[in-house]
Amino acid sequence: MARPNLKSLLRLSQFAVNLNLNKTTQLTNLSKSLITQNRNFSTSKIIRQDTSNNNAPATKINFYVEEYKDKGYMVLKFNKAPVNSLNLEFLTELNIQLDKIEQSKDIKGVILTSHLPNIFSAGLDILEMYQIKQERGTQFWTALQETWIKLYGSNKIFIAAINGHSPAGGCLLAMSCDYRIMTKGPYKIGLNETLLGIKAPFWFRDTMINTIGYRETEKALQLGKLYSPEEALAVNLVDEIVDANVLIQKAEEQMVKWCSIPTVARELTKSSMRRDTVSKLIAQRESDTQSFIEFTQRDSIQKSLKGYLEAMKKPKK
Ligand SMILES: CC/C=C\CCC/C=C/C(=O)SCCNC(=O)CCNC(=O)[C@H](O)C(C)(C)COP(=O)(O)OP(=O)(O)OC[C@H]1O[C@@H](n2cnc3c(N)ncnc32)[C@H](O)[C@@H]1OP(=O)(O)O
Repeated sequence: MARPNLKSLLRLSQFAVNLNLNKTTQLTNLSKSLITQNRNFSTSKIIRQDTSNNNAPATKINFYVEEYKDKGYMVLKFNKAPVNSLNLEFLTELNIQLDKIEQSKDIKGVILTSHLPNIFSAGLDILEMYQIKQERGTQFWTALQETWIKLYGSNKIFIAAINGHSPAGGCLLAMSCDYRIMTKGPYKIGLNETLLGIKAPFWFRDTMINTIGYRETEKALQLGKLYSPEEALAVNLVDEIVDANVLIQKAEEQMVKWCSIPTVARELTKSSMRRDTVSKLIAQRESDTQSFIEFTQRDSIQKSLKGYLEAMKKPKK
């Protein structure tokens, strides 16, 4: 089973250089903005639930939250090294963040981005699907459904500032936002499930249809297409591509614009556009979970996932 092209495409000679540059730029920007704009900065901690590795650190910070209450929005940064893969614990914490956002009267919108350089999110944690167990698998899938329902179905404004790769579940998170800005560079975004031997669930498909249209989705899903930022812009998978050093600034400019629209009219419009798509999953949550468990338990799928994981572990050239 191939894990084609993506890795070789990504291992460009500039990669290590970019990584260090991005890291420095991000840290500099962050400290600069904290100092000059006196913003409210907080972290969100999660107690590590995986106790299988005794050498693992006791706590890790999965999200950074910057709140700009005076301006009515916040920045939520994923920080689950190495690739912000979506496992049960991460999704559970994300869902708590999304609940808090929904309940907040001060926050009209959220910029979703990653604190890690070169990666927005690698999508679902493949280890949640490989050697899947019924109980954990059910909790995992239920948590993922909740994330999507909360995000895609939210009336708040969500802007994705995509600062790196965003395959599969990462692309789903980005598509669930209202506006997407992606950093130029050797990055990929798309629903590549077929390359793992998996069919994208109907609500992944519907979200993509709503974003880029039926015909482009038909090709993208069958081919498991991963788009470069320029290709993504051409099919409206992202709305803007920018240099890394202005990503957050551009996202903030958009946020100000979106926040300036009369709230009730914008919310009613958004909900009228998305209600049917969300309702479809809500009506089928249980059967969707059953199909996920049944599908991932198949020998052929387990074999595919094993091959994919092994390919990811191969030494880097
Ligand atoms: C009925 C329906 C049934 C099922 C539906 C399921 C729908 C599935 C949706 C998904 O989201 S599946 C996940 C798809 N994701 C991918 O294909 C991405 C795979 N990863 C990559 O391509 C690359 O890692 C990268 C994101 C481009 C980043 O590359 P980079 O070179 O920066 O990192 P590296 O490859 O060395 O990875 C570092 C580290 O992280 C591990 N890793 C990467 N991705 C995942 C993942 N999705 N899940 C778990 N682990 C992941 C990788 O193995 C490395 O681990 P190591 O350091 O221990 O070697």
